[in-house]
Parts: sequence; C-alpha cells; structure tokens
Amino acid sequence: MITLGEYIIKNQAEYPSASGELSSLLSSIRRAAKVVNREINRAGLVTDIIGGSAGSENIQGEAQQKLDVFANDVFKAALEARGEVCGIASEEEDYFVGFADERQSNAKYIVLMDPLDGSSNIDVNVSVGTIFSIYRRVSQPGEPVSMEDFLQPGVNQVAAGYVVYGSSTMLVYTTGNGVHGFTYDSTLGSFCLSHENIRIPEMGNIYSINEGNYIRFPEGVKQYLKFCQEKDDASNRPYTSRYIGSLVSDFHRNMLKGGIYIYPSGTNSPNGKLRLLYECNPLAFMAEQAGGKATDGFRRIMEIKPTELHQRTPYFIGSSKMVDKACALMTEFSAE
Ligand SMILES: O=P(O)(O)OC[C@H]1O[C@](O)(COP(=O)(O)O)[C@@H](O)[C@@H]1O
Ligand SMILES: [Mg+2]
Ligand SMILES: [Mg+2]
Repeated sequence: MITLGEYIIKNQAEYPSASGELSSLLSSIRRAAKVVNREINRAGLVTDIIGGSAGSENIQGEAQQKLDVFANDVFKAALEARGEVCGIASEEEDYFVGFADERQSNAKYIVLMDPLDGSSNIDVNVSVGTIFSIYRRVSQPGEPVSMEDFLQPGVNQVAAGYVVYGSSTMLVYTTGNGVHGFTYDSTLGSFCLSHENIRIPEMGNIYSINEGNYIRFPEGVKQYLKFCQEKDDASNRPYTSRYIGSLVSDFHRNMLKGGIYIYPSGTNSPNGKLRLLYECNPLAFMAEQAGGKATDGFRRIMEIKPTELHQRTPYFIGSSKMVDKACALMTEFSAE
C-alpha cells in the first residue's frame, strides 16, 4: 500500500528539475484535509466549530456554515505555514489574501479553493467536499500578489484536486499527469493509493441536475433532459437521475461510473450558480486529464479568461460523448 506522501515524492523523482515546492504544497493540503475530516465526522454535534450556521454571510450573500469558516481557516493556515504559497483566494474570503511574510512573498504558487463544497448537506449527513486549484504566480517573487495572479485561465493550472468526505474520505488530484485517488485509512492515519489513473468512461447513463429549476432552464437543456428520459434500449436510455447537491460528490461518482453533471444558466441566474475559479476550473482540469470534458454549454471552461474572483459560469461536465450531446443541443436551440 503506497501512501499519498510516498506517491508525491515518487512522482517528483520523475521530474529532475522539480524543486519539491509543489510536493510540499500538496502535503499541506493533505494535512489540512485530515483536520477537516475529523470535524466532518462529528457533524451533527453542535460545538463552536461544527453544527449549523456561523451567523455570517460570504461576499456572495450566502449564509456561512460553521464548517465553511472552520475549513477555510484550516486550509488557509496550512497553506500559509510552509512557504510555497504567496497568496490564496477562497469562496469564503471576499478578496484574495496575500501572505506578507518574506518567505511567502517570494513563494511561487497561488491557491484558489472552495474549502467546503456542498454546504447545504453538512448537517444532514450527506457527503461534502473541498476543491483546490494551484497556479504559478504571474507577478515576480517579492512583489505584492495581485488580482492578475488569480484571474488566470484554467489552462494555466499546474495542479488541481478535491477531497470528498463521504462513506470514505478520498483525496483525488492531478498535476497534469493523470488523475489519482487516495482513500483515507484512519487506522494508519494516511491517505492510501486506491484509484490510480482514473479514466472517465466516454459514455455513461447517469445525469445530475437540479430539476427543481426546470422551468428556468435554457431550451437546449430541456431538450437534453428529454433525450435522457426517452426510452431507447440501443443507447441504454432512459438514463438514471442522481443528484446529491454536492458538486464534488456528484462529479466524483460520475467520474468513476460515467455520467454528466449540469448546472445551467437560468432565467433568474444568467451565469448559473457555480464559481469558475475554485469550483469549475479545477474539476474541468481533472475531467480532461481523465478523458472527459467540461464546457459552459458552448466553450471549453478552461479557456475562459476570468474577469472577477467570484464569477459564476454555466457548467456541463463529465463523460465526453454526453457533454458533446448536451452542447450540440445547446447550440441547436440557442437561437430559439
Ligand atoms: O441546491 P442547488 O441549487 O442545486 O445547488 C447545489 C450546488 O451548489 C453547491 O452546493 C455550491 O457549492 P458550495 O456549497 O460550496 O457553496 C454545489 O456543491 C452543488 O452542486
Ligand atoms: Mg462549492
Ligand atoms: Mg463552499
């Protein structure tokens, strides 16, 4: 059994020019994930850090859960502690945070994160996650971190990943060399390699979408749902509907089994709900590394040039042939 720490070091050896900073950064995330995992396993109890609302709102006007704030603090502290990261941006921080200490200000990486994904599921014992995205800074070491460092297109990512806190806890990541999953073994206190080189099946029979918003969906999405629900034995339809309401968990299942997750625009939300920089780009990088696709219905997500830290985008991600079909219908019915 190889642990995540060992795997990171083994892979670093394959890059003689590697400085070890990215490996050390991934180790910081691994450690923070263990701390957050411990508290999530106690979700349902009410303490200072878990159980219910934190009584505050983030810049997007969403009520923050105590665990949103706790996870944000734990990951931020872990990333600031070591010296590879010069700044972070987070769903729970209004603005980006530049680390001022001299060691950090010379560091070469920035991290964007969704510390706790699926917040509405925390207190009802349904799986939730953490999502992270890593870039090299564009400002010079020693210079103050700027918005430019964070508003990079997804194609510039050097690594991305998520932690899913479910029936088991897994950390899944890519550094552009395939997607690898590690399951947390609490008896060892380590993440152990369980899913090396994950590949998304080109075709699946699962679709994930909140059909409660149906009347506000674009016509292309309505047509795709009709396609998913029509009977056709030859193409294994009707598909099955599965929606957990935690993006990480819905994506993880679809990545392993094949499927498509859609959070479209709506008549009341022209850009949908999900955030480009710390939800959509990191999972898009992983989907593509695993042979899948991610678009906004028309464009490749990772080619979108960001303009705002918390900007939203419609989202279609998963099995390549399913995303192609959905996007074909979006184009066909977009003129309607
Ligand atoms: O309740 P809705 O509108 O279906 O939205 C669910 C989606 O919103 C999210 O909860 C947004 O993420 P956060 O919980 O990090 O804000 C996704 O995880 C999930 O897929
Ligand atoms: Mg989220
Ligand atoms: Mg969140």
